[in-house]
Amino acid sequence: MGTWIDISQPLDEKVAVWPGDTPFSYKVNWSKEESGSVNVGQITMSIHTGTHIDAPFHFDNDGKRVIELDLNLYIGSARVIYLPNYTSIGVGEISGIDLNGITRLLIRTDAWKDRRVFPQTIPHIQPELAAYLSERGVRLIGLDLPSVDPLDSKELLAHHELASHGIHILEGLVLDDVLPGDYELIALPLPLVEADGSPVRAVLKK
Ligand SMILES: N[C@@H](CC(=O)c1ccccc1NC=O)C(=O)O
Ligand SMILES: [Zn+2]
Ligand SMILES: [Zn+2]
Repeated sequence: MGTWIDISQPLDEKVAVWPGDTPFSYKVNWSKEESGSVNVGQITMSIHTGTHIDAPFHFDNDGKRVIELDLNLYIGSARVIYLPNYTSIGVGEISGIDLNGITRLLIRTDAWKDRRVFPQTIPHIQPELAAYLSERGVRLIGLDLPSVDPLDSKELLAHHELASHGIHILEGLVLDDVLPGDYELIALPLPLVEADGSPVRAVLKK
């Protein structure tokens, strides 16, 4: 039966933000004292903060917006694999792993040690991995990292290759305590009509 475990980053002012991007803030904009009945909050954040999905519009002006994404990608069986200590992840790093029947692949790297600080470097996904994964039926890739590309990349080759092979992207997961194996995943985006991505509450159950 199992219980759901949270694999999402908490969102408060301590969450790491992409350098130069909008800081996270929550405030009570209309207090109970002022309104006479309720606290009414407001959040301000970049969509690419914490645990989130990318819509293709993030890196392609003609790409799909969040509302157009198939919800079924973000709910269902997922395999967690553990690939620590690599500088990049490509076919060579993954070839020993049986991906038969795997639709959602979550990669635990443990490379982002202090999640309150934006990392200097991360292991990136080699663009060639997209074709390999799509041939095996993978439709969603998730990582415990803020991007699938090198942090200084402007071309975002992995983002583009994954999208062109029909593989959707989930970033900023918290997999520190998750053992490799098969799970149920829920990581639903908000129904943001125009957005280039969405924060998600990502959860796993054995
Ligand atoms: N691709 C990254 C985000 C990203 O590249 C980014 C996010 C906020 C501000 C600037 C960014 N990239 C700038 O080169 C992501 O998907 O989260
Ligand atoms: Zn993103
Ligand atoms: Zn991304």
